Amino acid sequence: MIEVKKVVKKFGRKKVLDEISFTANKGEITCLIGINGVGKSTTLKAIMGLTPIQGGEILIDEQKIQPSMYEKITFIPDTLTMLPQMTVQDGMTFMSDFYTTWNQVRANELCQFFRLDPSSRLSELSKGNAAKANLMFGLALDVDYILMDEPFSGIDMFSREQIANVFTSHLIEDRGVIITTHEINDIEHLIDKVILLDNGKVIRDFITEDVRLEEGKSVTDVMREVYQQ
Ligand SMILES: Nc1ncnc2c1ncn2[C@@H]1O[C@H](COP(=O)(O)OP(=O)(O)OP(=O)(O)O)[C@@H](O)[C@H]1O
Repeated sequence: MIEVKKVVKKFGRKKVLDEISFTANKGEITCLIGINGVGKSTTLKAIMGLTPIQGGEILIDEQKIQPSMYEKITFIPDTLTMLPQMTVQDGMTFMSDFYTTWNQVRANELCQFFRLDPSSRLSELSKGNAAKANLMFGLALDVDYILMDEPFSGIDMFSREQIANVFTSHLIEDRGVIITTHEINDIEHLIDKVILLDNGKVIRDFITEDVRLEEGKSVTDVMREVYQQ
């Protein structure tokens, strides 16, 4: 389980995260939702230990983040970080040289799933295919937790659908996933847990199935209620 406990993050004097707390379980998809600039990416970076926090603590399976944890958790940023002149295949070779958790069989399956040609140059990929390649590089690692920053951002409807389909496939298995997004239309049916952020605080968190069964509401209904007050 990932436990974010009363985390405070400041940039200079600006408090971006103000005692936020939530948990994310293995085998579940947890979605951090909030408008631009609300602190979603910062939360993921804090979980990964990529940005220092000024208060609270973050535990992954009851342990603080440390270098050995990178065999357990991975962060997929919202853009490709590989050199643009590399091909998809070069990227996979790089990943396999660099990460002991790289799973080439899964990488090949993901390439097929996303219809990615390994000989394509990264700089020549369409936005949708670049997003898929980016996800492939992250999802092919054998880790328990995957953090994804805006995997659906700025790509066309068909690519969004294809990416959404990966979440219900065996390629995700029973791993714990945290996704950030500011719009959930395509993925509402996939999400197990929602964390709504505003002004650096968690303003509501809920299990999607519970609000559906107990209140007859969708995630969008709850978002409307919360953000349009
Ligand atoms: N390195 C930094 N230095 C100073 N301020 C920063 C830095 N990184 C982020 N911020 C500020 O922190 C706030 C939260 O940023 P963050 O990127 O976490 O938001 P977000 O919710 O992920 O937004 P988006 O949906 O646009 O990606 C913003 O006001 C941003 O300007």
